[in-house]
Amino acid sequence: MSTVIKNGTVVTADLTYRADVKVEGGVITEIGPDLRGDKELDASGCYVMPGGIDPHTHLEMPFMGTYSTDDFESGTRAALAGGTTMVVDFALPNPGESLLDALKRWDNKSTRANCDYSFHMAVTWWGEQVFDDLKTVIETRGINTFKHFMAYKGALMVNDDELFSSFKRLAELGGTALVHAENGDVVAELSAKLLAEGNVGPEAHAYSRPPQVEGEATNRAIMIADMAGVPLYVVHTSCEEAHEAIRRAKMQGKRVWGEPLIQHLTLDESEYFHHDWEHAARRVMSPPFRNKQHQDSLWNGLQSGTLSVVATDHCAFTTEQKRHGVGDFTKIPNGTGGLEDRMPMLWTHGVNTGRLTPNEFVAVTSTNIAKILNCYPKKGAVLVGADADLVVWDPDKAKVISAETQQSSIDYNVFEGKEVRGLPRFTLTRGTVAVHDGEIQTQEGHGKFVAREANTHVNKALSTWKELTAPRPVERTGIPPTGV
Ligand SMILES: NC(=O)NCCC(=O)O
Ligand SMILES: [Zn+2]
Ligand SMILES: [Zn+2]
Repeated sequence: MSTVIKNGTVVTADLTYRADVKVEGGVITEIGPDLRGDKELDASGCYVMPGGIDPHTHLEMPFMGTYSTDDFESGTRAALAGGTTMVVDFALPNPGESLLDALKRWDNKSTRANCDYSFHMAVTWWGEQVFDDLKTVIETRGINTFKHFMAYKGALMVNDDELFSSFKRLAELGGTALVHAENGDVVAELSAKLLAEGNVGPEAHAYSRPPQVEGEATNRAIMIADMAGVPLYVVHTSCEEAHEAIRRAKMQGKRVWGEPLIQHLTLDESEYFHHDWEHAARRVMSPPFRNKQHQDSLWNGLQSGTLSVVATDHCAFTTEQKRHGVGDFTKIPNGTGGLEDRMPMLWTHGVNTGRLTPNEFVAVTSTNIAKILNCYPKKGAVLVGADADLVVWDPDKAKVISAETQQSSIDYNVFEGKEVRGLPRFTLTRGTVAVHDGEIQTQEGHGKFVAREANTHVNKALSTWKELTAPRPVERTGIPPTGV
């Protein structure tokens, strides 16, 4: 059965044009004028864009003594409701656990996904097993991106020697290194001092993670990645100090990307000073929300291209879970939601304000990350042969964000009360309509794993350059005989 999206304007990362889009067997089969199909979807007044890709989610993640509440079912339902058609979640090995055993747990959880998904893995410890597993995972499991936590001391954090070992291994296998860049040693010490001084509320979470801890770690990761010869993707870039390090690296020709979150772009640190403890605790995440100057820096980065992708880091905990941290801010589970709101919030605060063009919106919500992850043009494109992961975007459709009407399973929304203009009329996942004018028609288990091969062009370019510029002994004449 074929479906035709009629009367819309196709918007991709580089083109805007009027055309109908025909879909059959889950892929785009034709793009052009006056197409006919068994079923027709009216896109009058709408943009037909690649569905969003959120490269940073934590669904049903074991963390800080609990599990994040949105799982692959509710999380991907929320994603589709907001125009996102693919998520990339982090499979986390426990200390000492093999990567392959950790992956089995994520394979089991993800069978409930409503939209397509892929995995990054985290390197949470280092040893011969991880050295060997990386090869197996990259060569046989379709995963080429590996996150390293430079924070969460005593839990997920890895040290510089582990970082360097892992980065070197990824460089030779054609992987990409990801970092959560905060100096975990400094955060631990600042946290202990704040607690000892009686600073126990959620605002102390922000005090314990100033921009310097992020700027320092981002710069350190960039330098270590450069020495290892691996491409680097910095997740949840939240401040000017980190952006500055990324900007400088890019100007020097290093292969580095930065990923701001929609939360950091649109919410600020005043949330932590709210008189209501629950309001503030619900917004505790790492890095914390920053001030307006940092927000401006992130927007400037998206406009100039020094920052590449907007994600959510969707890691949703209920108010009840947040209450674990009453009397000790270090026990508040770190994380916020955003999957349903990323695209409407970015359109409202980016496109409607003139900070981004619709094409730039597509680039930072979908196409750029599809290229970085090496799944373009299967994803992130409106091209014949590409997966029909599409959003028919109505720029005039508006709503007020509310936990009452959201898909996420938690009991609040950090964007509560914000008005958005720009919402999906239809969201299609591999050609199947999952959302029609706010009505949810998702199918649990419809989502498929997206395998991503290693050794992209970026890795090849980097290793070619590294090889050309590697240290070599100087060929000399006139060397005196030894022992003289
Ligand atoms: N970001 C956050 O606070 N929670 C999720 C885990 C992580 O990405 O650090
Ligand atoms: Zn992180
Ligand atoms: Zn995260």
